[in-house]
Amino acid sequence: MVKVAVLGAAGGIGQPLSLLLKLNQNIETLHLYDIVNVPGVAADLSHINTNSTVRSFLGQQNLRTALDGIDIVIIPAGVPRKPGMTRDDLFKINAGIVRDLAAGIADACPRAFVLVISNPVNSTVPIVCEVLKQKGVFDPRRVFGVTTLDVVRASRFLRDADPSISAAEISVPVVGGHSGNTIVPLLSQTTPPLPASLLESRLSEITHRIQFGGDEVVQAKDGAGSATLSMAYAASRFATSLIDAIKGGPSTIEPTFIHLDADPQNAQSIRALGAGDLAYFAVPVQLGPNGVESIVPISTVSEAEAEALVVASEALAKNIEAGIKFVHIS
Ligand SMILES: NC(=O)C1=CN([C@@H]2O[C@H](COP(=O)(O)OP(=O)(O)OC[C@H]3O[C@@H](n4cnc5c(N)ncnc54)[C@H](O)[C@@H]3O)[C@@H](O)[C@H]2O)C=CC1
Ligand SMILES: O=C([O-])CC(=O)C(=O)O
Repeated sequence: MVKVAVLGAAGGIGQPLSLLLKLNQNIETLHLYDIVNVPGVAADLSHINTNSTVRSFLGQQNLRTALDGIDIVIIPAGVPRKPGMTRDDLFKINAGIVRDLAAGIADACPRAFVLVISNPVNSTVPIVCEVLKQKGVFDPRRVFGVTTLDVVRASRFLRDADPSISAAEISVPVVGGHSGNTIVPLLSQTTPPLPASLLESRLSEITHRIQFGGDEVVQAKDGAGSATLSMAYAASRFATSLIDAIKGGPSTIEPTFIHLDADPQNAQSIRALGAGDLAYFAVPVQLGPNGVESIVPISTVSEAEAEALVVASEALAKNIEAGIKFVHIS
């Protein structure tokens, strides 16, 4: 049984995510933290007849108790995009929010697994890691940028393109980062493999849709935020896989944005394909009781994917540097 805290639990993602976590029978305690509205969210969820206990923590003065004894911290705290914005435009506000939450984690539950949802993930994950490093508690196997929504979208969009594909069964490694052209879906490497006809005719269109899927939701919501429900589903899926792995059970392979020191040996394959000397990259990961058990090596990609990896890496280098710098100058 595990204890989970959601930081930003009263928000658009936080609420449906907390609902899905309340349904997870392997969670015994659910701590909901926010700077607004969280007592109501917790009271509401606490009436659902699963065995977990739900507690609310309102305001910064309660962050420490919210995190005491916690095994898994999930962070959807921060502002979402409006039309016309990039994820990088969120850095100004979200970088400081995530930095302060990471400091709280380092003090209260330094061995917790940390799942970062707040954007821009390409920078917020380095921010969390740098704070944990400064406090001497960083373990690269335990910090994850949640990129599961890219994987979820990839499988769903493939079904939109070809109804013979099962969205629930096809597995697509999506690597790189979590924004625009840093998102690199390796459609040549799906399990099961895609029909050759689809690969030939619609590859670049589907790739583009996966890379910019977030924009579809931002535009449709028209100023009222970005993906929340599909994101809650994706984060719950990742958290469930991690919980299964912590318990020592079989767990699925999940792509996630991590520090590549989590498994330097297997990181070599992705470095050779285009990640170069980047410290962080989204890679398929086998989860285990300590978090990242191993990075699943990628042996080949198509020519177009190799080019996309180079483009992604150039953009990622800047995002990662921005995150690291922020911690050291602030
Ligand atoms: N990783 C991914 O794939 C995705 C990431 N996101 C990101 O998730 C973040 C949250 O999105 P939404 O839930 O839609 O936003 P929202 O505005 O609906 O909710 C954010 C919540 O964070 C809370 N918050 C703000 N500052 C806080 C602090 N210092 N401590 C604790 N809580 C704080 C707010 O009070 C609010 O309840 C955004 O940055 C968004 O870009 C969104 C979708 C997908
Ligand atoms: O697009 C956004 O800003 C939110 C997000 O990360 C996504 O939906 O993938």
